[in-house]
Amino acid sequence: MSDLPGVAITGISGRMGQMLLATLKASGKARLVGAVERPGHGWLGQDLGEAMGGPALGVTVTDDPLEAFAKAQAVIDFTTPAATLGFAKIAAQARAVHVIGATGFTPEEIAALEPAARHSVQIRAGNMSLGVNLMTKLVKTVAEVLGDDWDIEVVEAHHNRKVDAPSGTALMLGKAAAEGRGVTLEEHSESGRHGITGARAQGAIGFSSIRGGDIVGEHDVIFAAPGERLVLRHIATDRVIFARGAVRAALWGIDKKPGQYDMIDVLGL
Ligand SMILES: NC(=O)C1=CN([C@@H]2O[C@H](COP(=O)(O)OP(=O)(O)OC[C@H]3O[C@@H](n4cnc5c(N)ncnc54)[C@H](OP(=O)(O)O)[C@@H]3O)[C@@H](O)[C@H]2O)C=CC1
Ligand SMILES: O=C(O)C1=N[C@H](C(=O)O)C[C@H](O)C1
Repeated sequence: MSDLPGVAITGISGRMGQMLLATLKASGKARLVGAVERPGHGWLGQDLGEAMGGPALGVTVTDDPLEAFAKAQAVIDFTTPAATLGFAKIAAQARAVHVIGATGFTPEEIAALEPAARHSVQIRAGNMSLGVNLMTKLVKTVAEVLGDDWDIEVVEAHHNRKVDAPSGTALMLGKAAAEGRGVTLEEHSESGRHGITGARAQGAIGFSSIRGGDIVGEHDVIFAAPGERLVLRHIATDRVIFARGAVRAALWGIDKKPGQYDMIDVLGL
């Protein structure tokens, strides 16, 4: 029996679930002890490896998160906001670190996560990559330096299966820009322009979303002023960057006090 920390993964059959499984194994720093899928999923009750068409892994896919989380020191969860709200309570019950990668939360859903974090370490970020988290620091600094005669536009592109917009990353970047300017994103965000919109409001932080093909994730923050533009860009070409961040967060969280954290905390940026 290995003494590596035990990790459970929710949404195990999903794009990120599968990437997390491979990344966890490659890390050699933790072992899979639980695999969760939604009720009715075809893999339930099967050994995970066999369900995937390969050799047995010794972990049975379950729709009972408590059964999976009770064996784990950390849970990595890239599912949906609705599923994550339920998992947060169960991770708190199991006293397991809860790494939350899902995006598309409403402000009310984000507030509803907080009670669980009184009993568990909760680490949530709309993007777990080093590059994007560093970019949020750069965006904040640039927005601080430039006045609001520099228009800020966040442009993001993702694959055609993505269900939320603007992306979680775009919102992180917009929030960083708003913080740099000393304003709130809620009061200055502008998205979904169509038709006779009128001129752009001074100080607005605009969002545009592109969806197509297999784009992993691309984000530009454009600072535009008369006569010049400054563009900060991140391009993800492989989902492994998100999975590596999530595994790092899970291990980082194990000896931390209950509370809410993000990837800036994990990466020490
Ligand atoms: N923070 C970050 O760095 C990143 C965040 N993301 C976010 O992660 C989320 C998932 O992305 P992705 O992997 O591409 O999406 P997928 O749709 O490929 O995967 C989601 C998985 O969760 C499963 N699921 C849904 N509801 C439940 C439930 N109640 N219990 C257990 N499993 C459930 C789905 O099952 P089924 O398909 O059968 O419904 C599916 O297997 C998105 O919100 C995305 O924006 C993605 C990449 C990076
Ligand atoms: O759904 C995705 O794929 C991604 N989602 C995250 C987001 O909403 O920003 C992170 C990454 O860009 C991929």
